[in-house]
Amino acid sequence: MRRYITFALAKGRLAKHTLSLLEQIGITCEEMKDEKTRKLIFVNEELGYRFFLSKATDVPTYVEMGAADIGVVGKDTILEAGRKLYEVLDLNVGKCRMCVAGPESAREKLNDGSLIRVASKYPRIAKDYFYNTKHQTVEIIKLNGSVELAPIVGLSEVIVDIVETGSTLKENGLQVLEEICPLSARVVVNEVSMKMEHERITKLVKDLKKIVSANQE
Ligand SMILES: Nc1ncnc2c1ncn2[C@@H]1O[C@H](COP(=O)(O)OP(=O)(O)OP(=O)(O)O)[C@@H](O)[C@H]1O
Ligand SMILES: O=P(O)(O)OC[C@H]1O[C@H](OP(=O)(O)OP(=O)(O)O)[C@H](O)[C@@H]1O
Repeated sequence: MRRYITFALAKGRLAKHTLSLLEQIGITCEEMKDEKTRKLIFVNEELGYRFFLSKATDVPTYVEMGAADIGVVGKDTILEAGRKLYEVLDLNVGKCRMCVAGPESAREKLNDGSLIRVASKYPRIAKDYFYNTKHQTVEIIKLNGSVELAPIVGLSEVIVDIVETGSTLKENGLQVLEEICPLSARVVVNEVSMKMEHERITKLVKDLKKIVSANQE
């Protein structure tokens, strides 16, 4: 019996982009597009694929542990998870930037050696940036969302967060102070699956790569 290739896809912002890219290479799952469904896992018997949509932050876990062979998730989530995965393709969708942001008044403190507080949903990325790139000691405060509030209410001097259009920062009187890295959705593969299902997975990645290049033209 042929083994299913299992996909862990991030729900939320990336789901539509991901399903559309998969559809463009002939991998469809009609049932999954039904926004009202409460079903969590979907099978395409004909193609030998299984799909599930999980919380974005759980995708690296499913893939590293082998519960899924392939995952699609943002680079931010991959960096924050710190899991052992093969990152095989940049899908060039869900593009945004990881930035240090805050009020203009925090700019000086960022570079004058003050011990600043940094609030973030991404403590690992924040720590790596300040400690390993900037060689600066900071206090990191983990938050779970609406991070822009932190400097406004005095919880921190700056934040490390995702910036896409910049509207959230602007509407809250904050700005980008430093850019950490560009972000986009990536395809990740379980290390064992890459060996066991090499042919099917490389073919799929190759097909996706062609679509990504064509979409860029
Ligand atoms: N404006 C944006 N804000 C946040 N993420 C964005 C944005 N634009 C693109 N992305 C990408 O989309 C991914 C998924 O974002 P989404 O908001 O759906 O998930 P999440 O923030 O992990 O979930 P939750 O809001 O439930 O914590 C992010 O990890 C990031 O790579
Ligand atoms: O630059 P923009 O286009 O304004 O997008 C960036 C904002 O969107 C994300 O928040 P999200 O909507 O995921 O809410 P959360 O912070 O509560 O998770 C992110 O954390 C920023 O706040």
